[in-house]
Amino acid sequence: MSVKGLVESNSLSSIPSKYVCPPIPEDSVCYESDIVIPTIDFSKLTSCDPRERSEATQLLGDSCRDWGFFFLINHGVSEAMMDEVFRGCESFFNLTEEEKKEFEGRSLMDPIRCGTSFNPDVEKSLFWRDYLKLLVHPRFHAPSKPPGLSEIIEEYCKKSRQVTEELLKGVSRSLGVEENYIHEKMNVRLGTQVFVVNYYPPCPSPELAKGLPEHTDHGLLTLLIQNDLDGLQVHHDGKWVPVCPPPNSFMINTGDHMEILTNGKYKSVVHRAMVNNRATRISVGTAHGPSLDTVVNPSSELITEAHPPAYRGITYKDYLLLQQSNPLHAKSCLDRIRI
Ligand SMILES: O=C(O)CCC(=O)C(=O)O
Ligand SMILES: [Fe+2]
Repeated sequence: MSVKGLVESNSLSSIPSKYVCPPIPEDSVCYESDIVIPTIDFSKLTSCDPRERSEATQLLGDSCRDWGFFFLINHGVSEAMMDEVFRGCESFFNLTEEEKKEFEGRSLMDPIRCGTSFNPDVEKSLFWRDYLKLLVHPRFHAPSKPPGLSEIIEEYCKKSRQVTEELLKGVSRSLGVEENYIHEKMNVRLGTQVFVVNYYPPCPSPELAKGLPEHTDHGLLTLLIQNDLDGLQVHHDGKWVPVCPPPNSFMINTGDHMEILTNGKYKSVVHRAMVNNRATRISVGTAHGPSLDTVVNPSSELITEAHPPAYRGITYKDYLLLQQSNPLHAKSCLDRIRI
């Protein structure tokens, strides 16, 4: 059953035991709220002024190296469009359970899948999260209901792809290689884009449950937005940092394939989603990766005697299957291909 269905069918005063996540002992001590997450100005990254552009590129590289996470402002995607995406996605989750069944999908690579938790077949405790996951590039897929949703998502995905393509040029420049380096090596033109909606209903015991456990994302970069409710935390310097994004910004994290490609220079950031007892939190992520058949290897430009290849090459598709068929936990998937 979906978490939404559970919340609506009961007047819950506590959560069912299968949603209780075992507490992690070292967890309680290391929250920090006064650390400043880097903010990158997209208009400077793409500016005609070489100095402005080079400063923004440097900051992008530093953020990928030191954080694997940053905010992006002045990116040109309007707040109105983001609001439309949230409204549209909310109306998808408001379809009846019967209507949503049509979009459950049967296998991990089905291009349209909705469900609950991450992978209930392999999880010890369930996460307080329902989701809709779509493969939106190179071929676009979206549910046929509710009317109009598919068009909104398609438009948004196109915009987020444009932003990502510029960011990847910036990342290439920050690595000291030609700006189309990642585009060419990762076949970005035919790249994989996955659109994910995370739907976290209000939870009566938010301290016991998790929306998503600590994990890293597959792919090169993930662009994330949320409906005004915070809940994301990123792991930085051994501490959990609560994320409070500036208005109309993207929250952006580096994924495992950025770490593999850069041979560990830019690390994928470990993050998790907490839940609250006030209102439904919705986050929408677009994960951008290489084409499914690309074998991702550490880039030869970043291999030296001091830094030999640290990961085995594996196709993006096989990596996706590996991640989706196992419990989501920290860097467990990346660890499987570490040399
Ligand atoms: O809901 C969030 O803030 C995080 C979502 C997330 O990490 C994911 O979809 O991979
Ligand atoms: Fe994530």
